[in-house]
Parts: sequence; structure tokens; C-alpha cells
Amino acid sequence: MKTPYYHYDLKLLGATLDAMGQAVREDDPFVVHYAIKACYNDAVCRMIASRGYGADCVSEGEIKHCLEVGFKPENIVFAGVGKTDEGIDYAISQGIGCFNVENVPELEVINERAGLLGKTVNVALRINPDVDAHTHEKITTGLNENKFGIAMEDMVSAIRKAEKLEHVNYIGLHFHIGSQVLDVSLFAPLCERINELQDMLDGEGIKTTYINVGGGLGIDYEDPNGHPIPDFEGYFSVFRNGLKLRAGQKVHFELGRAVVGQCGTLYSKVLYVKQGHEKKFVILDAGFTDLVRVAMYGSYHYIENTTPHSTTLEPYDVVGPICESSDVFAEGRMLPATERGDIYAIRSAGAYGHVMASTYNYRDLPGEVAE
Ligand SMILES: Cc1ncc(COP(=O)(O)O)c(C=O)c1O
Ligand SMILES: N[C@@H](CCCC[NH3+])C(=O)O
Repeated sequence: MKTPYYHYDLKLLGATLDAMGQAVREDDPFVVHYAIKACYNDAVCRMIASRGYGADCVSEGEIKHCLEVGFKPENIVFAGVGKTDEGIDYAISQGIGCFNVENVPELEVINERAGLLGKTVNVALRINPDVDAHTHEKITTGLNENKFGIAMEDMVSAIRKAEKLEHVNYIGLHFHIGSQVLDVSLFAPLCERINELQDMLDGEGIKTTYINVGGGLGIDYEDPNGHPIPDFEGYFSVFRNGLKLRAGQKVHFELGRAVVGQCGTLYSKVLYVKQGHEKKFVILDAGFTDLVRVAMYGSYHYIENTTPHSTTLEPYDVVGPICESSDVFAEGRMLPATERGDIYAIRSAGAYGHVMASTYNYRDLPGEVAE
């Protein structure tokens, strides 16, 4: 296969889904959705859909793709901070399960569009819980300063508004504090916040059946071989122990990275090995156009030379071919002596990898293979 390309390990995906399924107990009122924004690959999505999971979408395109790969419309939630009228109409016409609504003007638009289509739709209100996920600032979403959701102090009035509108049916609350959260105990403050908000809703006599806690469970980028499967047990038990649920309530999860992150690898060919002024550069045929996470967030990805010629390790700056100084995958990384033509594997690239690729520098998008 022509490099650079993504390889998805469907066996590992299957094992990850098994582990996730086993971590949810029979009496847990838990419903898991796959946050499809993490990876659109057909075979990957089909395998997830075939296990009966729901999907979390943020655009008309994502909803269409979910329906094509086998997710059921009633198991799809439509989130997203700026839903378009076209996207809203499409979601309504397809009968998706719930809209996670980000603000009151959006609620009014959904009501209006549903009225025009002669439908009534389920809505949950995304509340900004002001809980710190202690993750990278660019993937933190649940703080007051972030653009997401309705402020807690406006929650009751927004629900009252929803109750008055004819074509929306208020079912509950939605939260998402951020992504790549490795310490699952950081979700405990979210549970406490939800408990406080539920007490407030009880006081107002507001009935809530749907609690969506978003996604965010992280993966081990440092050691994908040692920890190929995330801590689903720990993650679900924080919510099992932390949430005080009312009778009949269901807890929805929207996991992306944890489901697909470790099963993807970006393979790239070494074009040149260059001795620079003080250091050696490995110049790959993959750049940030293929995997943007390092350039965008300074993220760490484990890198292997799959065709080593010796076991001697040397420090290399691993860079791409894009005309930008930020096109760097690693600096001073200890790797086996490398030659032109070697194939590098950039690991843990299944989530937010191919989906964030671009054609900058008039490049092709990277290929994909799932097996
Ligand atoms: C609302 C919402 N739900 C779910 C996710 C999926 O997050 P993750 O891939 O961290 O599980 C995201 C992305 O962070 C999101 O914004
Ligand atoms: N794209 C980010 C995660 C953002 C998740 C979407 N809310 C990453 O690669 O880590």
C-alpha cells in the first residue's frame, strides 16, 4: 500500500469493544454511543454499529455516514455547538433519538424546524458544569470560559423554555468536560456536579430521564503495546458509584478516542535521513496533513521503525515534508539507526487521525486499510 496510510487493527478493535461491553454490568442503566468524529473508517464504524452501540454526531455528514454504516436513527444523538438549519432538518427527517442542545436560540430554531416538518423531537440541554478535566487546554470543554453549553445558572429557565415549546420534548441533560482524560477519578467531580443539578431539578419538579455524561476517557499514548485497551472498568465504576440516579434514568456515554485510538497506526516511509547542524533528521513522507495532533496540541505519539537495521538507538528529530516548522512528529526521539526507505509506524493514531487530515501543499489524503 502506498505510504502514508492508516492501518486499523480490527482484531484489537474487537477486543476493545469486548472489554467495553464487559465493563458495563447487566443492571447498569448505561447506554454507550460511539463519538464518530474520532474515526469514520467504514469497516471500523460497521463493527461498532454491529455491536448495537449508538452514535454521537456533530453534523449532517456524520449522521448520514452513521446511517450508512448501520447505526439506528433512534440510537443517534446530534450534538455540536453550531448546528445548521439543514443539519437540523436532516436529523429531524431521519428520526434521530435526541438533540444535545447547546444554547437557547438553538432550542428555538429546533422547535421551529420541527414544527415546519410536523414533528416533535427529544432534546437534552448541554450544561457547562465548570468542571476541570485537567487535560490539554485545547481539548478542555467544561469550564465557564469554554464556548460549550448553557451556564448552570440558566439551566432551569432553559428547561422552562423547552417545556413551553410545542415541538420539542425535554428529556434531560448533557455534559462533556474534555478529552484524553487518563485519571478516571477526574470524572468524580462531574458526577457530584450532576447530583447537585439533579437536586435543583427535583426542587423545581422537573422530570429528567436522560443524563448524558459525554466522552473523554483517554488512552496510553506512551505505551500502546503495554496498554492497548483503556481502563473501561475504572471509568464506568466512577459513574456507577458517583451518580445518584432517579428511578428510570439512563446514563448515556459518548466515547470516541477510547474505542478506536489504539487500533490505528499511521505508516510512513523515510524519504531522507539528514545530518543537520547539531542533530539528525528523519524526513518522512507523512506530515501534519496526515496526522495533525502533534503540531496542533504538542501531543506525544509512540513511534517505531518497522524495518530496523540495528538495535543501536540514536536520537532523531522525526519530521514531515510540509513547508511549516511545526511539521514535527518528535524531537530527539531515540530510535534504531534509520535509512532511506525504512517504514515508520506512528502508533495510537486511530482517533482524530485520518478525520483531521488535510490536503495542504496539494497533497493526497492518506490511504486507509482495515483488516
Ligand atoms: C460532546 C462530545 N462528546 C464526545 C466526544 C468524544 O470525546 P472522546 O473522544 O474524548 O471520548 C467529544 C470530543 O471531545 C465531544 O465534544
Ligand atoms: N481532536 C482532539 C480531540 C478533540 C475531541 C473533540 N471534542 C485530539 O486529537 O486529541
